[in-house]
Amino acid sequence: MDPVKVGVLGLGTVGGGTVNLLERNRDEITRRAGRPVDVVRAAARHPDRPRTCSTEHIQLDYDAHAVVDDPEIEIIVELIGGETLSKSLILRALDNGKHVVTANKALIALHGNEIFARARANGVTVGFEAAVAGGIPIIKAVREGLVGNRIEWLAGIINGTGNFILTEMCYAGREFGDVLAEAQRLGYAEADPTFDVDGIDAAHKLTILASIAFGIPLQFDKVYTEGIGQVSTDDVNYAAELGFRIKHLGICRREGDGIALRVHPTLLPERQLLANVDGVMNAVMVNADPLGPTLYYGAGAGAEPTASAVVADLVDVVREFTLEPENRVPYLAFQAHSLSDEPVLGMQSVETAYYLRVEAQDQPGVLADLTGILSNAGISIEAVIQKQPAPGAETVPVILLTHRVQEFRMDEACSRIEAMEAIHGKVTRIRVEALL
Ligand SMILES: NC(=O)c1ccc[n+]([C@@H]2O[C@H](COP(=O)([O-])OP(=O)(O)OC[C@H]3O[C@@H](n4cnc5c(N)ncnc54)[C@H](O)[C@@H]3O)[C@@H](O)[C@H]2O)c1
Ligand SMILES: N[C@@H](CCO)C(=O)O
Ligand code: NA
Repeated sequence: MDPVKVGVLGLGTVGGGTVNLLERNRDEITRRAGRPVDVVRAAARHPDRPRTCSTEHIQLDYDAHAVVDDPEIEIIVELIGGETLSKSLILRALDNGKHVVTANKALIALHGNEIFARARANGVTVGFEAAVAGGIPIIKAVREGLVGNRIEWLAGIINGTGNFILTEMCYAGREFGDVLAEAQRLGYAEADPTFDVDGIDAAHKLTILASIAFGIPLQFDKVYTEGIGQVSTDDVNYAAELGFRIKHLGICRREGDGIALRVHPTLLPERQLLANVDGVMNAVMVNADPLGPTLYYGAGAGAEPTASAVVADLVDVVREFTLEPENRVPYLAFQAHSLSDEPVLGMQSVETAYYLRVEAQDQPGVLADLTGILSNAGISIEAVIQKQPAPGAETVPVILLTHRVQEFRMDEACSRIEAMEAIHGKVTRIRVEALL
């Protein structure tokens, strides 16, 4: 059995993890793939640097193009990240007739439509399981396991770094900078960690998930995105008093005559499974007809969990060598010619319940005015907490939990509340989802 020859671009966290995993589980992988899968050549920006993996049997190159142009290599694994160089290397590999596996969600979310078209034109394939929710085989599950279902909605914690930071800061009382540094040390964070903190990485992943769930083209620019920066320990504590936990969710759901894509902090009832996904763990819940809800849970980042997904794709590619391209599983789960033009909706049409916090002067009538504004806007209130003023404080926090309301109504009500003289500053708003 001739080994399948693989070229890896980038020997960082995921690249090193992938080389190690292919070596450690070589026998099992060979039995599953039908042939050994060997990394024979790799591109590294600093070929002489100490690494997390052995490179004894690997030819190292400074120039990634040399690997992509090597006629012996059948599969290219792109683990450099970023958008520009990685895109041109992948397109070149596809034009050279090589299959590609990548963990690069930014690239797939932004340029996937073009990359898949190029792969199709060249009769080769692109695997990207590692791009979404790290080691969880969520793409496989949705694209193949749920193929008989109509998907209603999908919601998940899909950024390991963000969830690690939220968990450690809010529930263990650690400092933001300290926790972020640890996430970077553990290999969880993006090269630019604002992608994790600001929700951009989650939006990349949600873009991909929405396409495979609903059969729409990749549309990153339509995702409403809020990061975790505004979530304070106070809000976490108030939410807890109300029986909720705050999680950073990516949600895509059929709403009326379209699909809404959104990433934002969310209050979840504390007993729900998603509310209890902590640390670097990810979880995606999919509600489908006729199956109902299913939950996929596992490590969302890190060298070895991500390598697990990269290797899964490698084996899939090797298995597909024997198939005609038109018999393969479509990239976005639906046949390329039957993607739908169902609109992606603006946030204004989304309906959720709300957690609101305002800083109010401690004087009679303020609470009545506040609830009056909400009731005039047709927003009913589920619970109210009014705190005692801290010694010397000008204001007291008032926390309200509302029933479900359309976003535009809440926008109007919040403007009125913020205009009240007795209210200081902005209204803190966090959406509440019961999901099930
Ligand atoms: N770290 C994770 O947990 C994780 C999980 C899923 C997906 N990803 C994705 O995987 C990709 C890689 O992430 P990572 O965490 O391994 O990053 P990393 O920074 O650890 O590794 C990238 C490597 O590429 C090398 N590199 C840069 N330019 C190069 C060039 N021109 N030629 C050869 N090598 C070059 C860098 O020196 C570095 O070693 C990214 O797209 C990331 O979004 C990462
Ligand atoms: N930075 C990403 C890596 C996994 O995609 C995360 O923390 O989820
Ligand atoms: Na995955």
